[in-house]
Amino acid sequence: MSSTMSAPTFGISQPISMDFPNKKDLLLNKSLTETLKSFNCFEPSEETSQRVKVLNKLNFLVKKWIHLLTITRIPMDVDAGGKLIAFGSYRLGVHSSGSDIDTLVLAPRHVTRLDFILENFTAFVPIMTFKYSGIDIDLLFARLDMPTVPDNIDLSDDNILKNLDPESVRSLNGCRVAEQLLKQVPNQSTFCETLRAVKLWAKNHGIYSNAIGFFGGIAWAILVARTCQLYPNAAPSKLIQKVFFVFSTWNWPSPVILKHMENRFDMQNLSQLVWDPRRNYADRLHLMPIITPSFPEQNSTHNVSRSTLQVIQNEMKEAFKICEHVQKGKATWKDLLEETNFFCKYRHLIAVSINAEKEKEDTDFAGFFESRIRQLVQLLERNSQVQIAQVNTRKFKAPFSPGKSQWFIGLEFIQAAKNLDLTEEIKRFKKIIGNQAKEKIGTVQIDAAYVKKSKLITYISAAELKRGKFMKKDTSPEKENANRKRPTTTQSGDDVKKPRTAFNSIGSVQTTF
Ligand SMILES: Nc1ncnc2c1ncn2[C@@H]1O[C@H](COP(=O)(O)OP(=O)(O)OP(=O)(O)O)[C@@H](O)[C@H]1O
Ligand SMILES: [Mg+2]
Repeated sequence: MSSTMSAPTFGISQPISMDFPNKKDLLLNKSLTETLKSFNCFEPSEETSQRVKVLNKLNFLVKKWIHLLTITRIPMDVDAGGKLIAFGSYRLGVHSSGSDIDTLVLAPRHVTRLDFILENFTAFVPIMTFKYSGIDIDLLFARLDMPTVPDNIDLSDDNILKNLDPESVRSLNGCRVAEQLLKQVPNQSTFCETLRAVKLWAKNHGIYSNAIGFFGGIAWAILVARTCQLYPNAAPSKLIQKVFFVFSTWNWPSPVILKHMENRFDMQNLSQLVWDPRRNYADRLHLMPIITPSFPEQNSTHNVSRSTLQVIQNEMKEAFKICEHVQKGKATWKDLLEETNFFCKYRHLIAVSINAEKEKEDTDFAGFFESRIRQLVQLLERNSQVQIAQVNTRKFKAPFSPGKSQWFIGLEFIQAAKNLDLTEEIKRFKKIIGNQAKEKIGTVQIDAAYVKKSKLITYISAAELKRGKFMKKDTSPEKENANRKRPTTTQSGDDVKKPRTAFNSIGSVQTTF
């Protein structure tokens, strides 16, 4: 007890354990690193040096661009500086091969967003995406209220946000969050390695996507960072298990917070953006709040729904069990991290497709739709007979129609489900999205159809159908029997009791919408 009493504070509480890794932890850690390598989690060194080169070059171009604008606008000979900085997973050191780099241009007062847009008139959205020497770049812009932007600028100082336009505040936020995250963790390298493993696991289990209502990169990073604070000396092999332990038993919707929030009475307009369920009604509805660590602190998971909450929790519980087996030598890290099969979990599915009536090359139909498909999930969830509606985060190209993208939603019904008819929900979704599409990207055709599992093969290839490991309830043989008796809220569809009536009702009466 006395050691806990004297323990330092990391984040908003004292740690749970200050234990250092033992021999077994270190051995398991070695095998974890090997397994991550086998999944190509680390990019080849040539790609890393290419990224560094590209960032240096772009930084040079930004400075040059700002310099050219400065000499036309300011009569005196000033070095207005300016710079390009990276944030997101690249800044955290957890990007993998082929992933893009999130970057931000920091410009002095006399260079405006309009300059930025005009120089790059293809960009009608705040984020500009392009490929430079083979590297995908997302570029944001922030105009600071300073005459010059020095190279050693401290972005973690909140005062930097004063007098900025809201877009610049938002753009700066990503960088400020990354800086704070790295400051809040007791050991950056264990944080990075654990986060790499957790991201790989989440992607391979179909629960990595902010747009679809799961967690995105930043939310997973905060969960891992909080775990690192609670177990400051633990090795990644231990931390990964603790991530699943802490957050599968977390008392949601209690928020996950990395540091105390401070009031900024001098920045009222920005203080209003701070996540605060006492003040903002919308914040009270958040089911799994994971709060960013820099002012204005915001929830990074506002898209989470009843279904995604259940799916994430189930996945974490399963992952925790597998980690326990790994500790006991009964399972391997590969068992934890490998890709799982989505379709084995559900007997009832809806196929949703979007097809552009006219091919427009520069329109991101898939991106448009991806950020809206959770609206269908929300509509389905309002039906009290639907227990889970899970979107497969993988989208598919329709085999004979290249302009067509399709998504699948797995459905699980409550046990007593009867005469289920989802026609209304689907109709409303098609109407809402059709109208939004008309406004934003042009006319599209949206189709949604109930698909029997046996008919999936007419939608996607056999290879896709079989892709990934078919999930069992538990990896230990002794648990297999016990699992058969468990009720319907589990992951595998095969031994779940089927609501026959619902199945027949949708399957035979209402097959297309
Ligand atoms: N929902 C969100 N809430 C708050 N900040 C966000 C959110 N989504 C993105 N951001 C900010 O933008 C940054 C880049 O977002 P992105 O989705 O690329 O995540 P990432 O951490 O780079 O992971 P990935 O490896 O998937 O690219 C995040 O690190 C975060 O700072
Ligand atoms: Mg990113």
